[in-house]
Amino acid sequence: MSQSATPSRPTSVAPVRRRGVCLVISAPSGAGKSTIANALRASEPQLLHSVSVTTRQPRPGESDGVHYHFRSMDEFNRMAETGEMLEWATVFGRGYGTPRAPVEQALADGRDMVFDIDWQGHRQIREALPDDVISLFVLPPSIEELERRLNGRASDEADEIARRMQAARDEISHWNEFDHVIINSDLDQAIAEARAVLVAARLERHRQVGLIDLVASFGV
Ligand SMILES: Nc1ncnc2c1ncn2[C@@H]1O[C@H](COP(=O)(O)OP(=O)(O)OP(=O)(O)O)[C@@H](O)[C@H]1O
Ligand SMILES: Nc1nc2c(ncn2[C@@H]2O[C@H](COP(=O)(O)O)[C@@H](O)[C@H]2O)c(=O)[nH]1
Repeated sequence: MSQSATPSRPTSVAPVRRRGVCLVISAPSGAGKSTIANALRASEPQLLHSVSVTTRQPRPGESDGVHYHFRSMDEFNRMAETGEMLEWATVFGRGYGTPRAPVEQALADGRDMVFDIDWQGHRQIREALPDDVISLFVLPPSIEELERRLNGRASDEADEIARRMQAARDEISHWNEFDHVIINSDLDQAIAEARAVLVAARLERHRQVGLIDLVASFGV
């Protein structure tokens, strides 16, 4: 029998399913990460948003289960102890965390998810899901502009804005732990750059899956 008679692909090899990509966006409060994340989701309704748990009070216009899962400190601690959160941290004196189950479901279904979390959460998620995370840090154009945006958003009292400005330099000091860094000066450009990061991560995922499928077809 000639060697070329070997079938090119064993029929028993099922194509590898592409897992979802986790896009983690972090920034000092007010730099614009929620605005960028919302714009990405508005243009791609199939993109999932990780709805965090928080012990802070809802702002006007925020609803439970949509913007956050608003929970008591006792409930938050229970979730942390039972492993229901993939990561959690104290931010500005309050508890914030990522529910584990929706992330695992999204990844298994091949759905991409955006996370709007701080640097502590990024570290933990990267450790938990090293092959699934692509991360983006958003810098404001200046510290003065950051304060202007926090004041302009008019969602927090003056003492809360002061607390967030106080923490901004600490958050920014972690900028080089991220895969990509963008400056949110012009919003449209920042959104386009964030989209490019997500597209590149997806292409890499497709390439890996394609390679795994191709190698499997060689019977290796
Ligand atoms: N490029 C930009 N130019 C001017 N204003 C902007 C820009 N990007 C965002 N903003 C505005 O800055 C304010 C803060 O943005 P946003 O709420 O998205 O910040 P954030 O980083 O998600 O903050 P937090 O961590 O507190 O949730 C909002 O009022 C938003 O409209
Ligand atoms: N580690 C985590 N940090 C989170 C999470 N959800 C939000 N955040 C961070 O909290 C601050 C404040 O948010 P705000 O809605 O009160 O303005 C923000 O900068 C986020 O980075 C989370 O699940 N885990």
